[in-house]
Amino acid sequence: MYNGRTLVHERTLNKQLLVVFGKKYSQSSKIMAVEDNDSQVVLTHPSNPETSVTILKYGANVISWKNKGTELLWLSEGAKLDGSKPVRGGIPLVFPVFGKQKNESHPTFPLPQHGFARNSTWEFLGQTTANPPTVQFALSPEQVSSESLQLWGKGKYDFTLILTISLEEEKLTTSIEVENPGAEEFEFNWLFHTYFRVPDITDTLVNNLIDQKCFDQLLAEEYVEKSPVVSFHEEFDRVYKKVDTSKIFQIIEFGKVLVNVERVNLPDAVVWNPWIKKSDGMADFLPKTGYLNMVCVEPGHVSDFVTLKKGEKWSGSQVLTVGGEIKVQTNIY
Ligand SMILES: O=P(O)(O)OC[C@H]1O[C@@H](O)[C@H](O)[C@@H](O)[C@@H]1O
Repeated sequence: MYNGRTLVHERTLNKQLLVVFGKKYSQSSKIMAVEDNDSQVVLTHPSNPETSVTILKYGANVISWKNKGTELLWLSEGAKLDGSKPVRGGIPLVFPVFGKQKNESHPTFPLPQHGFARNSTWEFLGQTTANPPTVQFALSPEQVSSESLQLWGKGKYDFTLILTISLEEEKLTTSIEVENPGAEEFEFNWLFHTYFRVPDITDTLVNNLIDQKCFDQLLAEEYVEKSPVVSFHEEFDRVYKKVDTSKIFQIIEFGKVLVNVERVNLPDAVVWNPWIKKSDGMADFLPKTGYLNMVCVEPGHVSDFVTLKKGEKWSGSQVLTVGGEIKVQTNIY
């Protein structure tokens, strides 16, 4: 049987070590690489004060990633940052279910759309390295409301999620590790629901999805993507399934690569733009023309569940880099 007390003790110890380590660094470095205020953590790159990432403790949601002063993520002007609802923009975290589960017999069925990680306040564990500035956050049953826990297997599952965020000069890496310290095996989805900022969606392309199987959430149909590059002229909501992780998705505008999206152990990618009608129905989606300036490219494990038995761990990463050459990758069979 899982001993709750031992587990809490280990988690607390882990936190203390990291925080002590973090303080040592913040005292000695000239630029404060990591600032922790009550609700947010800000990482600034030691070589450029205009390269930074801001993480809201609520949802451990990245709400800004700036590269040399240029914002790369889209955050709605109507996003709630006070913990009253999941953040509309940045990088919301989806766990333990993607979307709304349709299978009534699955333990995730009672959960709300996209689960509870994005609307729980994560524990800030502290800084692990000064350069590149790297921090960790944790989510375990202690941070999740009892109402939400009850909706997933009536609270019988135990889990420890460690999110690691690392900021390099041209790169943002977000990594998740999920551990099952309890006795009950569980199944989960994971997704980095990343909202990218784009100058104009009608000029935006996403490449390297050709020949990939996708589930079109709007048509409720599965087919093979045949566009060499995906473009956007209406609502778009597709889950690209089991895409070899050697594939890099590039968000391109007028022949210029804005961002490269690479994945470690995250086989699926959701590509989403709500367009006019859907964004109009979302009260926290502002301005209403905001759909023109965003696209979600979301690395995850959502086309099937990850199963974690007692004592097992699973991890996955999203690696975002700025600029570079266009890379055309054909299918690898
Ligand atoms: O409004 P939410 O719950 O944040 O979801 C936003 C979108 O998230 C995407 O990942 C889904 O594919 C869409 O179907 C969904 O509309």
